[in-house]
Amino acid sequence: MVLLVVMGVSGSGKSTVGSHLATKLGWKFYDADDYHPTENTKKMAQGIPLNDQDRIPWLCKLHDILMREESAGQSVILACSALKKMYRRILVSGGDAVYSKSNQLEEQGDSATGKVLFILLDGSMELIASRLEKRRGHFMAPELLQSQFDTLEPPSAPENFITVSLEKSVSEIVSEIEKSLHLEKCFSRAVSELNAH
Ligand SMILES: Nc1ncnc2c1ncn2[C@@H]1O[C@H](COP(=O)(O)OP(=O)(O)OP(=O)(O)O)[C@@H](O)[C@H]1O
Ligand SMILES: O=C(O)[C@H](O)[C@@H](O)[C@H](O)[C@H](O)CO
Repeated sequence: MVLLVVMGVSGSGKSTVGSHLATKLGWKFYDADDYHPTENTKKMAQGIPLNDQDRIPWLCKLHDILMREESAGQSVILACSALKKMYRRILVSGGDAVYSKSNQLEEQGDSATGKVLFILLDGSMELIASRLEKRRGHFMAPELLQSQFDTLEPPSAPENFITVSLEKSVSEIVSEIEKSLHLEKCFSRAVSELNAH
């Protein structure tokens, strides 16, 4: 069972890549956009960036979804911006992570830390802006892209993550993620076998 979070700034391709990957793997897909309260979508549509107070209840709801799927033994893919380290800790460990020191959960070896794999879709603001210009019918104001990059804290050790360039086709990105998942699975199996002896 795997819990994947496809993360990145607005327009990086989280919904597109996440849904294609879920279809290819036959896993459930959740789009975090569907769980923003109206107040959040209204703010973003007006070009007002969200703040921690706007995002924390939303992230707690998404954590509950991940834990529900984990309890059901169901692999799942969540498309979610997850811009800050604190936000990713909330997705992994729930609301208590708001009050934990920066690496406390990782230092304690929080059991859920290893269960969630973050996949950062990484690329230039120019390319993402060009894609947002072409996107139609989405509530997110394209002018918010700068604030997204200003807020982004890219994942780093000891977080469980991989980085994939968004400057490829959707199918190439999906294939690259599948290969990484396969390698991760082989590695985990090898470690379990070593530990068993
Ligand atoms: N690899 C890609 N190549 C070309 N176009 C892409 C790629 N990935 C996404 N797109 C296009 O870029 C736009 C943004 O993609 P998408 O809506 O999936 O991003 P997002 O990160 O989910 O954005 P938001 O967080 O605002 O919902 C869409 O029009 C999508 O069709
Ligand atoms: O954390 C945030 O600021 C939001 O989640 C954005 O990153 C998303 O792109 C928004 O949901 C639009 O889809």
